[in-house]
Amino acid sequence: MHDRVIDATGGTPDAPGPSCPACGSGAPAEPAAPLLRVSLPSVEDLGTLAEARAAIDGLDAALAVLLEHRAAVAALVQRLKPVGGFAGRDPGREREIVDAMAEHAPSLGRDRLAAIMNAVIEAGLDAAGR
Ligand SMILES: C=C(O[C@@H]1C=C(C(=O)O)C=C[C@H]1O)C(=O)O
Repeated sequence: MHDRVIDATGGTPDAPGPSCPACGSGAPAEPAAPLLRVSLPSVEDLGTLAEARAAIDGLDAALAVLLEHRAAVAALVQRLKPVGGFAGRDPGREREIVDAMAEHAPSLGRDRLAAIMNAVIEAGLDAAGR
């Protein structure tokens, strides 16, 4: 397993990104918002089916937390926009989101990420409508 911290805001542990004030030196004792810590086991370190499935279970648990939190924030956006919900879908904004994510996940490729994010966005809009 690698001993490293990935800051998705673009920062480093020594120079945290703009929306990650609690990640580095000088951070307040208590983070301003909860932080999600996820173990990222190296694929080379996973030798058995059980180990690989346990790694997937850990990643999926983190994904579930992220997806739920993302849906809650997206629901807020629907209330703040002049036209929310499916009627207010914004393809340009969705393209920007996929483009930015593709930089973090180059091996997945933009088309796969676009399909994934289309499902994520539609699920969020559906949940917000309930
Ligand atoms: C959240 C918004 O509304 C919709 C949902 C999006 C999302 O879940 O990221 C993105 C664009 C819109 O289709 C937004 O306009 O930012």
